[in-house]
Amino acid sequence: MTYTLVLLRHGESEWNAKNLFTGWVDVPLNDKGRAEGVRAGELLRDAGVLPDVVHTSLLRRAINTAATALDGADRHWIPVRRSWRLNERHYGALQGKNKKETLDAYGEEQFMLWRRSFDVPPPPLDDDSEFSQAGLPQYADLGADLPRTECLKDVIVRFLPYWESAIVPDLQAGQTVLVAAHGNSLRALVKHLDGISDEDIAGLNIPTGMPLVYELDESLQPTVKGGRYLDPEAAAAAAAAVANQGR
Ligand SMILES: O=C(O)[C@@H](CO)OP(=O)(O)O
Repeated sequence: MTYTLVLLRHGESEWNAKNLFTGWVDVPLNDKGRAEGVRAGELLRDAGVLPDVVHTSLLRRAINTAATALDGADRHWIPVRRSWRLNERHYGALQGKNKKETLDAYGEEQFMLWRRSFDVPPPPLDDDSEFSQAGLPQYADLGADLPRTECLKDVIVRFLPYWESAIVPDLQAGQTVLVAAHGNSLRALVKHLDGISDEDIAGLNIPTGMPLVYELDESLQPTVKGGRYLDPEAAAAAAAAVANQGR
């Protein structure tokens, strides 16, 4: 008995294309991102990997990628659950800043510490910033717990309770689960599933719009480490492009 889990990072957003740090800013997909959602649905359909339930973040780029992909796979009707715990890493004061300009201003070491270190968050974002989420109704329940910045370690801490309480029970009920989320929230999950060290996770990048399928055994260990991308060549090229952002 194995469980099937499909991870899908949203398609390209308007800010991915502009090379801006995004985090919790709720930017839309662009045309390429919408096309990536369509392609993801075709890949799922052609592989016969048909989700029974979808979990998404509260951000429209993940919500709309999931809807497009599921539409293409004729699974538009399945139950949906959403949680802020699947949101992208809050990028703090870097939200809205250009990645190349940040690299040029602060240098490679600081840039990579903020971008890919395990436990160094960027400076916090002021609540009066135009890129703040303070006061938004979708986060009202968080109260003072609303993040103002996060490192990957923080994302793991807020992601894992949702994994345990909402996603694992669906898997254990025998459902094929689609998780539509973000580069860094999915890095948190992959780190957990594959047992990747705090150092090595820096080298892992998740491409936009590429379904990644994990078969998990009864103790929720991947039968194949790293899972399998339904289009491995395209996924490898796209992951390399993510790694090179800012350059
Ligand atoms: O800007 C962001 O929110 C993320 C994902 O797009 O960027 P990065 O890959 O640099 O962590």
